[in-house]
Amino acid sequence: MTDSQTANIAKTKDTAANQERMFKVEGDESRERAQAQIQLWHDMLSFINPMALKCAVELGIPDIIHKHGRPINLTTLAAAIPIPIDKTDHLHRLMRVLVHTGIFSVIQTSKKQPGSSSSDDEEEREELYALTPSSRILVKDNKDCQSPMLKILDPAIINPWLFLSKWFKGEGSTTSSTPFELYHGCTMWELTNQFPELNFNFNEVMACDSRFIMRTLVTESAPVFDGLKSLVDVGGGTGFAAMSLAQAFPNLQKITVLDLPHVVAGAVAPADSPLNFIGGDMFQWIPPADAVFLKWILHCWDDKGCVKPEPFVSNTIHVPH
Ligand SMILES: C[S@@+](CC[C@H](N)C(=O)[O-])C[C@H]1O[C@@H](n2cnc3c(N)ncnc32)[C@H](O)[C@@H]1O
Repeated sequence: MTDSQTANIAKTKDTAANQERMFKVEGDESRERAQAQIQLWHDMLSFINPMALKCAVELGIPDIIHKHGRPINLTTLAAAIPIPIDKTDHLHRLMRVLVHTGIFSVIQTSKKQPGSSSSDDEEEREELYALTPSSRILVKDNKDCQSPMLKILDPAIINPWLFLSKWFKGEGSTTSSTPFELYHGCTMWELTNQFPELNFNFNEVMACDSRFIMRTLVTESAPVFDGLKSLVDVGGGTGFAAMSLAQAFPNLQKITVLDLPHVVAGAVAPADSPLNFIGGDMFQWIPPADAVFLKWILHCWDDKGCVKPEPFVSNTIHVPH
């Protein structure tokens, strides 16, 4: 081999190595670009997940699968809701989203009848939808049923999120301490006061959360309530948490639920229970008691800054959200 041939081979090898390096870098860059776009699409379109979940609950899908008693196919599900037949394909898409997020699971089965001679596997397969632990707690028969929680996905609550950047930039009224106030021109509690349905739904969401969490709280945190004779549940809504405390701790002879007048307006304390309701503003006055119970109240305290329950009582039981 001549010197020039050797040099040519070396040059070719270098070029090949360079090309390989170049393609690798380009490959990595393409992968990174694709990953970046996937991340953006994922974040941008994630709003579909809660909307799909709300839709499934409104269509009663968890209850239908539960009543069916076994995994259900698409046609049976569509007929049970019921929806127009031409929407069945769209229901399939909805179920795909919800299987992806883990709300339902899917089981692939063969439709083939014993002795069938068909060889077309595609046609013979069908998907059956089943409940998962997350959708089991959406079933109305479940005493922990969380379906009412989906009422939180109300336009009144969702729309202010679209004004987040405007709020950051200080647009709108200078008194808008939250994007909610920028959008509505009033606080959440002023709005629930104006719209009874929103008030009802919000209180139901809260009661639903209490139904779930209080069972754990009264068993796991029982020692906290030892020796208390009275307690005030500040911002206690319609009294569901307070009622759970009354049932679990007979030592509590007086439980006061303090909330805004329009929230406690329809609340009635069950006869022979230690409960009583007071309509008022927690930032003005808190009824005296051995302990203050605060569940999901953090923002109320933070918004007003310096208001603390300590001047009123020595014990504060704070259940953060
Ligand atoms: C997030 S909810 C929590 C409800 C309840 N503690 C629970 O966890 O189910 C906040 C509650 O605080 C009440 N609230 C807001 N501002 C209040 C105020 N200034 N005085 C009394 N209650 C207030 C609301 O009406 C609402 O019921």
